[in-house]
Amino acid sequence: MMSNRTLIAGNWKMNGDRAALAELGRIVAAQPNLSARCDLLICPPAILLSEAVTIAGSSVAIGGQDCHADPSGAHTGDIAAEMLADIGVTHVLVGHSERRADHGESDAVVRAKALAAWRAGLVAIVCIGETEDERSAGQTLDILGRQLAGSLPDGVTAASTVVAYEPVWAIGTGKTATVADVEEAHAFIRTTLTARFGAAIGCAVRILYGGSVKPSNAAELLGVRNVDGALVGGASLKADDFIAICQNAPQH
Ligand SMILES: O=C(CO)COP(=O)(O)O
Repeated sequence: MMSNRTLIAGNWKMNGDRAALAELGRIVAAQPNLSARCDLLICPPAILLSEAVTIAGSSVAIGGQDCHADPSGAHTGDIAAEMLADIGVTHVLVGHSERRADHGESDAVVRAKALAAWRAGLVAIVCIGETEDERSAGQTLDILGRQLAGSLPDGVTAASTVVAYEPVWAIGTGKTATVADVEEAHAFIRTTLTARFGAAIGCAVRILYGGSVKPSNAAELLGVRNVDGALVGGASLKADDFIAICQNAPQH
């Protein structure tokens, strides 16, 4: 089977100020040496997106961390996918576990946001993952199946959609899933995508792993079957760490 091109995505979450954009500048400078290995994406806080797009040019893609489902309207504090596209943003995370937990986003809301991303011409990075309690109860694959069914709209293509598997208990905890856990979850996601969208699309949609990815574990995690890249939180805040993760992407 042909492997998909690796995508290494950084999610800065609610971290970083204008000075932190210097880290993005360093990633941009390193990109020519990384382009044989992977595509690069950085998702800074919304307030930095415009400047980030300018700094990134065509070498690093810039993504939002969330969008509203509607194209405009009375939604104080929210940002439409169209607004992201308008300033040159090309990707958006939807359904991150922190959005699901902090803002009560259901699968139906996440699905509406993915549709909004497509409507605006953005790539939707749809995030799923089980909690520690769900894993302990042996419900991991049930939860992933339910999230995939509810969060992914019909009409997924490899160009429009990326799936990110982020076990909630591995986010920001330093705990990473074992290779066997990651392999099992990614194989399940692949099978689910293939069953619903057909083999060609199901195999071509990139599936990222996220949860305490760092330079020291990147090679192992990125080497797992059906792992097409990483969604990196804490380690994406420092250019050196992010670049080191990219250097561990397998060269296909
Ligand atoms: O949630 C994540 C990325 O979206 C992962 O965060 P950490 O890499 O900090 O665990």
